[in-house]
Amino acid sequence: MLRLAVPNKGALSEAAQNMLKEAGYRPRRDSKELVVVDEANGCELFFLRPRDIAVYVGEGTLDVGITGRDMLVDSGAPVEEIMPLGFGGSTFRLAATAGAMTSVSDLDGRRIATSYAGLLDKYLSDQGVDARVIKLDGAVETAIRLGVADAVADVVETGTTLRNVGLEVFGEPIMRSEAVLIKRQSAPETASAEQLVRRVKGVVHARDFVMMDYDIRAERIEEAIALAPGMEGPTVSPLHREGWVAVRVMVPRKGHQQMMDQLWEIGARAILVTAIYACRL
Ligand SMILES: Nc1ncnc2c1ncn2[C@@H]1O[C@H](COP(=O)(O)OP(=O)(O)OP(=O)(O)O)[C@@H](O)[C@H]1O
Ligand SMILES: O=P(O)(O)OC[C@H]1O[C@H](OP(=O)(O)OP(=O)(O)O)[C@H](O)[C@@H]1O
Ligand SMILES: [Mg+2]
Repeated sequence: MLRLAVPNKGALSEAAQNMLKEAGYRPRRDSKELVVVDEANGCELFFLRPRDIAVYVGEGTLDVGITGRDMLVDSGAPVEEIMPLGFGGSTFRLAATAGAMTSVSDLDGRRIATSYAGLLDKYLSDQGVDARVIKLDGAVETAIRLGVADAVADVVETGTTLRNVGLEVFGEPIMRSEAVLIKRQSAPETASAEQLVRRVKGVVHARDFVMMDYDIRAERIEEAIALAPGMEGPTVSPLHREGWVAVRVMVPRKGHQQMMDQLWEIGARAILVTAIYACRL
């Protein structure tokens, strides 16, 4: 049985469960269910804290897991990214009281609160900055106000949490993170893990692409294909109407409206866009 780790709480939990459900895996009935045996797919799903997932996968007790890239790096566990999943996007950044600090070098000799000590230590040593790291469990933004730290290093998405306590980011982002599928470094490939990866890729592609159908005069087809080349080239079928063809092609969801405009400009008509429910490319 394939053993899969899924975040049981927090920012990634719901989106990760939705993705696995779309990929055909059995969802859990309620949030208290910590292990789900999915007989039909030869898979066991373990619901764990995202921070612990890299540790389990690194130890080899679980085969594959979903966690944040920042947590993967922070753990220092011997795991590697199989693929990004397109949700849970955030940056990991330094922040301090508005106007107090402008660059990383301002941190020399100061205290920085974070729940990502592994990630921050590595960054500080790469930057050659000698600062004291104060490890906290969460809500680190409050540490400055309470006099425990001079700066914080934390996850920033919208920036609302920082603004609410009068903090401002400074320096370049330490890293860009999103949810990722992980496995143990140099773990042998297994058929069941490969099947999971194919299914999850199918969900990511179905979200990232749309299906576009249009009709166009046969002599403009090369121009149209140059605009929308598709995965392995579009399907071109003859139309009953003399001199016209029907074209079907997968295009990125992002920018599909501009692509419709461009196709219209070169004479395409009856341009239809439909969502892809599932795919295996
Ligand atoms: N507001 C957010 N937007 C996007 N991603 C986020 C956000 N907060 C956290 N994350 C990401 O989600 C992952 C897990 O973080 P999460 O906050 O869920 O765990 P935690 O801090 O250990 O748990 P909790 O916040 O429930 O105590 C991390 O990779 C993090 O980058
Ligand atoms: O930029 P924002 O959109 O405000 O999001 C970032 C906040 O979200 C997370 O907090 P979480 O709710 O996970 O609490 P925690 O700090 O206790 O982990 C993170 O730690 C930041 O505090
Ligand atoms: Mg959190």
